[in-house]
Amino acid sequence: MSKSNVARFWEWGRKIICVGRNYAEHAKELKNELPTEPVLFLKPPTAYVKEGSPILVPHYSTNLHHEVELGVVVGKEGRDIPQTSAMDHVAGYALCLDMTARDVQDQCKAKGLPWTLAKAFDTSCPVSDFIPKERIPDPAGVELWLRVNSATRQRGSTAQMIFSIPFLISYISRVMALEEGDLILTGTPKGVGAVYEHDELQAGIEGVINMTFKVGRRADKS
Ligand SMILES: CC(=O)CC(=O)C(=O)O
Ligand SMILES: [Mg+2]
Repeated sequence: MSKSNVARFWEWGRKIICVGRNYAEHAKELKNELPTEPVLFLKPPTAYVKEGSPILVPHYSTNLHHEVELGVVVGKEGRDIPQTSAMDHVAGYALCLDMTARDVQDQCKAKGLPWTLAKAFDTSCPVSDFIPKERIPDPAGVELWLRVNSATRQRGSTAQMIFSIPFLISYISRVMALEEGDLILTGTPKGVGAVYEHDELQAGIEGVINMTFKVGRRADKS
């Protein structure tokens, strides 16, 4: 993939690999145990949505949560990547939301089922424009924030991550090959909560980028 294609990673159709429970305060607020290894799940490329289009609440959920996260855009393919060279595989970053149907996720957890319906629906991955690597020289030291209808809900530093970005890249690449254009969502800080139709979400990486999304609702066409 050329650099310009990486810069439009959301159109490329590669994997979206998500890390859960990577911030202790968020694990606590959902009464989850602290992980001893990264918790991984996937979203399909159809989850992408860009500013100008709405986030759609799935017709089967009444409790859609926002999770603001730092996304890492992969620039070079690799398997079994050592932590020491992991950052060589990073092309850049993106501000991301891991939209989560929390009611459905709770049901899946109770039944021991995968989280696909809760995490992988269309528009479950709003993303900003591509941020070249040079614009975030220290990805372990950026501040993420999210507001709903102008009220601050989430604010946290990536310094609070349990597993670092080099560790996550190395860990994931021992499970599945990382490819150019893949996106890794690195987990959310505390403060997740519900959004409803007509709400406006604003999110940002302090001093780097921000983005705005409206919330709509997907009709049940069955
Ligand atoms: C419990 C979750 O939904 C985990 C997750 O996605 C996170 O960011 O943490
Ligand atoms: Mg998440």
